[in-house]
Amino acid sequence: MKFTETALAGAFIIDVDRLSDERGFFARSWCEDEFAAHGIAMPPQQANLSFNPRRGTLRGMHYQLPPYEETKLVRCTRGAILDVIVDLREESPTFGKWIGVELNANNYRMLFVPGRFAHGFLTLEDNTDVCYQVSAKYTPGAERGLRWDDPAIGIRWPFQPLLISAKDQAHPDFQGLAVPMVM
Ligand SMILES: Cc1cn([C@H]2C[C@H](O)[C@@H](COP(=O)(O)OP(=O)(O)O[C@H]3O[C@@H](C)C(=O)[C@@H](O)[C@H]3O)O2)c(=O)[nH]c1=O
Repeated sequence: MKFTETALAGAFIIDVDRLSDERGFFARSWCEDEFAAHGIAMPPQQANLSFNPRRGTLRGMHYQLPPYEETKLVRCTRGAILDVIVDLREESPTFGKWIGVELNANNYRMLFVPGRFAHGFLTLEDNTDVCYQVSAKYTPGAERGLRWDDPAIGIRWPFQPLLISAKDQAHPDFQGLAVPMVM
């Protein structure tokens, strides 16, 4: 796998190495040793599948508070998404900054999301499937959200989302709220 660290330290774009033959290709999409070599310890606790029939569906921006913070390894197996993360680590020089990466069924690209980052995505096509591994168990009491259009963060979505859950529309303003390492 090829790991490219993004402008947000600890967040990686990961491209698979294709071993091709007449049948197609084989590629690893996760490997404990290769991830460890990039300082990523990510024992998956859960794997999630998100089906989105409509282009313009936005889910996010989600995170869990310590000690239930989650790292995520995200990919899109059908259709396409703009996957977006926001650095909420209080000690980070890029605190409050965001990046967006297109993940689609053709590029086989993955995004590794560190803990204490808010995460969300916008579907760019109808019938989009997103698959992601998560390092911690879903803990509803520790769940938090950041509003997708919070001006303090200023995420530049490529177009106006068409479908967002009531829960995601009701997330509070960011208000400079950092997530500490330990709560
Ligand atoms: C995330 C999650 C939800 N649920 C339930 C709660 C609810 O009834 C239903 C839908 O939940 P949500 O509306 O939170 O689903 P969704 O908006 O798709 O939430 C996901 O969004 C993306 C962007 C992420 O980063 C994920 O970590 C997760 O937060 O599924 C679980 O049972 N386990 C889980 O791990």
